[in-house]
Amino acid sequence: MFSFFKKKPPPPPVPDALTAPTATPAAPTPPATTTAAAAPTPAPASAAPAPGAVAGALDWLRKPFGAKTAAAPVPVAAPSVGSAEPATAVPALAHPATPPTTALATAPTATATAAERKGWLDRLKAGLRKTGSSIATVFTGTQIDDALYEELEEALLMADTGVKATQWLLTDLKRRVKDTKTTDPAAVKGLLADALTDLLQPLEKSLVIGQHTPTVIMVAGVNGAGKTTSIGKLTKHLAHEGASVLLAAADTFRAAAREQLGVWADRNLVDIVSQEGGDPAAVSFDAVTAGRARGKDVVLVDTAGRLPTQLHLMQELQKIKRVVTKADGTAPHEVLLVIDGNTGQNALAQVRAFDDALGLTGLVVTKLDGTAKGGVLAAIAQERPIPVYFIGVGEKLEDLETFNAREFAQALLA
Ligand SMILES: Nc1nc2c(ncn2[C@@H]2O[C@H](COP(=O)(O)OP(=O)(O)OP(=O)(O)O)[C@@H](O)[C@H]2O)c(=O)[nH]1
Repeated sequence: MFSFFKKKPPPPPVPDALTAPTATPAAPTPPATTTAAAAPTPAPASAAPAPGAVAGALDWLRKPFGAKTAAAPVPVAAPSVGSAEPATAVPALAHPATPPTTALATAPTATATAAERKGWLDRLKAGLRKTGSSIATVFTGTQIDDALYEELEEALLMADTGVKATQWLLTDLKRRVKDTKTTDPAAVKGLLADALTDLLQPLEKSLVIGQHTPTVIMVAGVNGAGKTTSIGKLTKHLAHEGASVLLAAADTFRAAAREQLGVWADRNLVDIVSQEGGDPAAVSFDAVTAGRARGKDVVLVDTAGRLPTQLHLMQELQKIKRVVTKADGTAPHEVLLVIDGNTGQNALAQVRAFDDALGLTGLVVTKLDGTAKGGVLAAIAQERPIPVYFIGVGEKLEDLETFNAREFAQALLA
């Protein structure tokens, strides 16, 4: 399961964040706190499973992160789960607990069973039904004529595919129909699925964990897009795989956001650096520094929701990114934007704006359940082909999955 993790080099010496205020942009008051189950004692039955026992636990994520090699499993850090006692607040970095390392059992394939795969596909199809039904009805006639293409154009635009992607698809489809000498409208649907798959293909890419220790992932998005929920799902996934995760609650203003992230941290027995008030960049700096000191596999930085039009808040995000780089010259390794798939073309505008401000490396598209606007991924592929690492079709853990171009194209036309 963990063959994609590289053997960890010993963590480089890092300054204690509490004694290196010069590198921190603003002295945070009160100090950021880390809550964690820090004692590396054996986990009780009710706690997260021991690393060796998690084989298959994450089959819901069929393609978990970019597999590096099919080499033998390498030792990775055990999750910092030890005690099931309630987490107590301790000053950040005051007790840098180095988690024990342990070798995992032979890595199984990260492929889900056929039943699990079908279950996910069914959920994806159900989620996209509102988008797909209007497109699919175009192909119920008896002739391939201008009326069919006009109807298809309308349906694609209604699905928020956008003008450019719609035109591209229509041109490509007509060429495919001509090349294959297709005369049956029902067969045109299959050709459209092929055209869509080709268009969406550049978005299909895996998130790679393990090239850096820690892999620092910054997560941004507008309010309510699903950032914290997606981070929670990913945390659970990573923790169950045996990765050690540290969460940074860089939304220092909204107590509920910190609490929500804290719940995920408690549930998964992972560390969290959070702070009431103060500078989100300082919290992020402390978290990355702590992540390095403790040899964490992943640091996930949850930022506050903001609109791209709120320039000062966009500048704040840029500052967070800069300061994270001060804490670790190679970080952030990933800058993810979480978008609500239900917002259609607005989501595309968000991708453009956040990419211009931050240089995005990946997307998480949530709420594709029950949306009539699933075509927006085609628009993103056409205009800003940033990899879609995960898509969400519901609020449950298993409703977050990796993106597959063909599956998505087929679900969209189901
Ligand atoms: N239906 C559905 N709901 C989702 C999905 N992902 C997240 N949600 C819900 O969307 C709502 C907002 O999610 P959050 O994770 O709090 O969003 P956020 O981006 O962190 O919000 P802010 O911190 O306010 O910016 C919650 O009710 C989630 O349960 C999804 O894929 N499908």
